[in-house]
Amino acid sequence: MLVGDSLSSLDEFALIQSLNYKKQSNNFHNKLGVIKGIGDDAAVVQTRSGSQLVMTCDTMVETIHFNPYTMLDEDVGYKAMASNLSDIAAMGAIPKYALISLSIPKHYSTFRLKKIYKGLYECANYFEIAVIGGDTTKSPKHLNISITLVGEVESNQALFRSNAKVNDLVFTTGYLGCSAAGLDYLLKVKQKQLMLGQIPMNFLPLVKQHRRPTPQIKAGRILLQSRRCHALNDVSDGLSSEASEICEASNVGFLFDEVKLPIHPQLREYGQLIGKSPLDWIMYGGEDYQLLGTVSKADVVHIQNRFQQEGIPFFIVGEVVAQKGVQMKDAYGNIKKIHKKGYNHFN
Ligand SMILES: Nc1ncnc2c1ncn2[C@@H]1O[C@H](COP(=O)(O)OP(=O)(O)O)[C@@H](O)[C@H]1O
Ligand SMILES: Cc1ncc(C[n+]2csc(CCOP(=O)(O)OP(=O)(O)O)c2C)c(N)n1
Ligand SMILES: [Mg+2]
Ligand SMILES: [Mg+2]
Ligand SMILES: [Mg+2]
Repeated sequence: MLVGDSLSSLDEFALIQSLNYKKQSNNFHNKLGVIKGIGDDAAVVQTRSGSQLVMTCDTMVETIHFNPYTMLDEDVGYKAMASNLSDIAAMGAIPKYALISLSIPKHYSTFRLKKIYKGLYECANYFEIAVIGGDTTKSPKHLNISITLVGEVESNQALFRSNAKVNDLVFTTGYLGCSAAGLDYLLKVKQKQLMLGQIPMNFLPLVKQHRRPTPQIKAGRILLQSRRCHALNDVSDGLSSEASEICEASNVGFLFDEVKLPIHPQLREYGQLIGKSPLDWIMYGGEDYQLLGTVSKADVVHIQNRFQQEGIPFFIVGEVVAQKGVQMKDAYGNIKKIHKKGYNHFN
């Protein structure tokens, strides 16, 4: 990076890399028991007990992650917690403790902040997370909420992005694209603090997926306990981006099968209504917080059965191939390259 480079010329992931690359030695990290550092959904470190700690943080910034047209105050707190939980789920770990950092602009009332915290605790209590601290400051203009989550995982069992193997099957734990379509709807309606009761029934699943995504903690645990999942990631930036991350970390490629990608009926209907392909939202939308992973063909039936027993969806959507990058096979068998495009903070 050159002095004076503007942020808009940089990719978010290249920026993280350039700020941190070669700043600390491997020996130093090894001494401190770092099992996984920068580059996965969460970091994993060794403790003296038999288990390992898993740590992650994610931030929500007003205007970037939410605004008065897209979210109710309660939803902001809920989603801040849920999006962090999702990164713990993507490691197959058990979330435990949370620290909340809040930066508040002058115009926010305590009434609104209490609503944000109501949603936050709703999510924390459901998933049995202890809120144990945080930090509070004022902010010049917009609300900023950042959560650090700490969890626990059985030693050396955490699921990384880096272990996908050629010939594995690629799966997701639910529908994708709904959150982005819900966001599109809310931004078009453009009504401040729109209540669920004011939203037509057929758009409700899309809006709910945007405002209150369910972190896939249970799915992550099933996958870890099966000991048969090779690679795992959560879908915050869109399927294309998250698939590329697994491919890059594992040095493999993905071949998605378009006819196998599940399309939520309401996503299809909304796409038809506004003349947009559901595939765009699925590949490039983001914020679905489903899990995307790989498992060997021999083990897939076992895992499918476990998901069925727990009533959690499990969709096989493609396979891992030797050719690098992400590709899509359409209904006619034509294969095209999918570019790593999705939500990126700086371009
Ligand atoms: N400012 C930063 N300094 C150091 N590491 C960072 C920074 N921002 C992100 N990371 C790390 O980079 C990796 C990718 O981050 P991110 O894309 O936000 O992951 P995710 O989409 O799973 O939340 C993670 O391992 C994260 O901990
Ligand atoms: C008002 C508004 N505009 C756009 C978006 C879309 N959006 C914002 S951030 C984001 C990606 C996920 O957030 P990020 O901070 O990248 O989380 P991470 O990948 O670190 O989990 C998306 C799709 C939104 N949620 N709200
Ligand atoms: Mg993630
Ligand atoms: Mg993140
Ligand atoms: Mg992101």
